[in-house]
Amino acid sequence: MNSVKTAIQPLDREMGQQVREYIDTLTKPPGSLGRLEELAIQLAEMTSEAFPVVSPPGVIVFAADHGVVEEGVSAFPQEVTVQMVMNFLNSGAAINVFSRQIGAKFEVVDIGVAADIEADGFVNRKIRYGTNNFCQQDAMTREEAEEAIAVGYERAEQMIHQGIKCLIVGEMGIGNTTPSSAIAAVLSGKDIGALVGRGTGIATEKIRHKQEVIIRALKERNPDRKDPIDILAKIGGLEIAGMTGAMLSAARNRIPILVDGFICTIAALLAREICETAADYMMVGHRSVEPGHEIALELLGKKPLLDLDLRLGEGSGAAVAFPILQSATLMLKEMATFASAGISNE
Ligand SMILES: Cc1cc2ncn([C@H]3O[C@H](COP(=O)(O)O)[C@@H](O)[C@H]3O)c2cc1C
Ligand SMILES: O=C(O)c1cccnc1
Repeated sequence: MNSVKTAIQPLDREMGQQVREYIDTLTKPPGSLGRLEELAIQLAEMTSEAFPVVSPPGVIVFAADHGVVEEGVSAFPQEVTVQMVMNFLNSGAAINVFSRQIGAKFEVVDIGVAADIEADGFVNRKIRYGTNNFCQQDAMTREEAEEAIAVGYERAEQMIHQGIKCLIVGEMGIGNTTPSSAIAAVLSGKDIGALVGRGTGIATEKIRHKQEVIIRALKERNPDRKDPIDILAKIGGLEIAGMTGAMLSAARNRIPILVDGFICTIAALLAREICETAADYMMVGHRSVEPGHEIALELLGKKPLLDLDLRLGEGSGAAVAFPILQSATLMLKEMATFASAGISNE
């Protein structure tokens, strides 16, 4: 982990400045393409390319289960996790549709599903059959949390070697808004009441119960705010750790990361806890309905590209936002300059 820390380079501000000046020579009033201009500059700073590209993107979905579901914190039963993995493999999930739409390389990783998966076409890196119920004991050991980060790191390395130019990570894990809310509470110090949402759609009276489960777990587990591995081991999830590792790999390789919703943003915050510079390589695709997302976004200090009332996860919101990054790069590459088009600019 320490080698990752030192290997993540700061942004190339000089390239950013060069691209900023170039954008002002394009045939439009200065600043008129708003955040597309900012995105183009950020992508140039991340990649050190005057004309950055983001295609093809890569989508990695990490799937795992959560012992805490036995407390009744989700609207859906645990077996939906493995059933959705089958759906991913049959290309029927939302993230399959949007990945196809954007021409993404796509991969599903079993990093901790609570059942054996009888199928081909997925990456089997199961660390254990779901986490423990963290109301009763630590979700996993420190070693397992570190292994999950390493699995995520390795999967992203693999995709990056295959040539992806932008990383999207997604998750599938019934119950995972509960550990995500617990982690958000630890990292932000905010009240549970402000953080907990409906997840898959629990009823209002169940939200109160979900809050109580998290309050109880935080009291029992008492994770160390300053130690992201301790947080993951005590109240985390295997897919959350996998996403964290994948984002660290992308940052190390100077590959832009398009962050998805609430759960993904929690993984992003943990990546930043491990290495602060990692966050320089992140942009956020959308604002999720889940109330904790707003708090997580504030902590990360990033403004989402879209606000479409999504509350799905899987990487879906990031995939939907991806064409905006493409627009930013094409603006740079294909627009005429005042000089080349012979247009007066004074
Ligand atoms: C069919 C189905 C597909 C999903 N795809 C993502 N999630 C999302 O919902 C779950 C989190 O919500 P909670 O904490 O309330 O269980 C995660 O699996 C997340 O990826 C899904 C949920 C369902 C039911
Ligand atoms: O924003 C998310 O990532 C999210 C919200 C609700 C359920 N699953 C995921």
